[in-house]
Amino acid sequence: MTEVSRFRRSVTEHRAAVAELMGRVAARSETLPLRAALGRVLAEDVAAPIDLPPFDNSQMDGYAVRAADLASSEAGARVGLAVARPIAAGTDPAPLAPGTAAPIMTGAALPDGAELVVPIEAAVPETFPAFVVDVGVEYDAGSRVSLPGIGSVGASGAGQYVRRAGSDVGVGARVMAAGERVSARHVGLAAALGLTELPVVAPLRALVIATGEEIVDPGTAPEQGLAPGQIYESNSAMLVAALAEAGAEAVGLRVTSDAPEVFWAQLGEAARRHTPDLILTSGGISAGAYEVVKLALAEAGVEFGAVAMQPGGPQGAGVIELDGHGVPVVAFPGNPVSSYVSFEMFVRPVLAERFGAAPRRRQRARLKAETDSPPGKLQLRRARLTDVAADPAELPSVELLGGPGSHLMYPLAAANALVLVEESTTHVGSGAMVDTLVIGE
Ligand SMILES: Nc1nc2c(c(=O)[nH]1)N[C@H]1C(S)=C(S)[C@@H](COP(=O)(O)OP(=O)(O)OC[C@H]3O[C@@H](n4cnc5c(N)ncnc54)[C@H](O)[C@@H]3O)O[C@H]1N2
Ligand code: MOO
Repeated sequence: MTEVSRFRRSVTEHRAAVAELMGRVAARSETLPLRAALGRVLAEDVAAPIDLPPFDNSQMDGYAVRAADLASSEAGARVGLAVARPIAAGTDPAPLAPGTAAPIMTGAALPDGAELVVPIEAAVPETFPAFVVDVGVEYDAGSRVSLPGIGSVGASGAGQYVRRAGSDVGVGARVMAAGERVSARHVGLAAALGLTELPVVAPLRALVIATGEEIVDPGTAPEQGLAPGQIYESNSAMLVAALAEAGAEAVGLRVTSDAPEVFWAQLGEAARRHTPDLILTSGGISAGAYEVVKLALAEAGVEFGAVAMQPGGPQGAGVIELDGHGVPVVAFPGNPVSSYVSFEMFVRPVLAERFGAAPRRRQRARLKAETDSPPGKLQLRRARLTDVAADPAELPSVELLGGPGSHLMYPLAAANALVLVEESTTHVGSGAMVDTLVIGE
């Protein structure tokens, strides 16, 4: 049997090793309809295919006029103009004849020749003629309106209440950058530009393998329940969900035997079906007699060892050849909390860095009660951050949930943070400031 290599690494070193392995996975992009792109990360910059606004248009309901027609008056004087045919939003207006004022609605295209808009409130009369507002009333060429001259209150000059073509975004301008997360606001801008789809980072595909002959799938033989010595399989459900929360596509596989040849056969079949970019395993890597993951994968070049972290000490990582492709494998310990925190510490950071997951936030907080921590290991304790106090300068406080045991799942589910106690720290006093990783609401 091949000698199993045994590394000893810090959390930072193992995270770097996992990131390097995953560096071989090319990030792909896909083009999705706007609604489906919501929440995803842009794979490329997006350029404006048109000007926004696409044409000069009115910002007010009022009259479109030529500046020269309002400029000839003395300062403060009003000017009388003939009322032209009205311009509704969505129509292509005829040029504006000199000496006329065209009733124009907000968003309607400015006619050629018009240089400013006078809002209806500044006109006399202060309402549009009947042929503008009442359906079926004929245009009256004799209708006139009095408007304020330029320089007086109500008319400042050319450009007033005109929204110029391209004044928001010019055609060809970069409007969204690769790496931005698509929000409702991005969807709004894309739609305004006439785009129907956006290029986003494609999800990483992962295969999650649960091992151990003691585990049975929930829902299996529900009438008999668990036989003595059995437990329900929870790691693959949890890790598939953790991957999904991080935007990856994952499928679970339960390897049903502790025999390495069965492990390889079931892994090979699942890998052909799902062509994973990444394989995560749980269990079977510590010092016991039936460590199937270690037995099978060490032969294939995956390295196993210890990371200075609790829970999650035993770890493995490497690349295996599957149908001529090198596929990264990250092997987590079987204890459920160990598996979960391993995902948060080693895989989620790479998913955030390269595959569109939202990055986790670190938060300093005041520890509510004292605790001890093993020397030489980064300890991760399940905890709840309380709401920030009314005073915004005040930091949140954090309460530990349950003990450090890696089988304690209830406090993991109830937690919204992991308290990180440094390797060099063996005791943290009540009220001390600690680092936390925010993992939930
Ligand atoms: N002599 C030593 N024993 C152990 C060591 C050690 O250093 N020396 N390390 C301990 C630590 S720390 C951990 S963590 C575990 C890791 O063990 P494995 O990765 O080999 O995991 P298993 O033995 O297969 O399982 C551990 C535990 O978790 C349960 N489990 C496993 N898979 C699942 C699953 N899919 N769903 C739910 N629960 C699962 C399993 O029943 C065990 O209780 O080793 C320690 N031992
Ligand atoms: O490292 Mo194990 O993960 O403590 O239980």
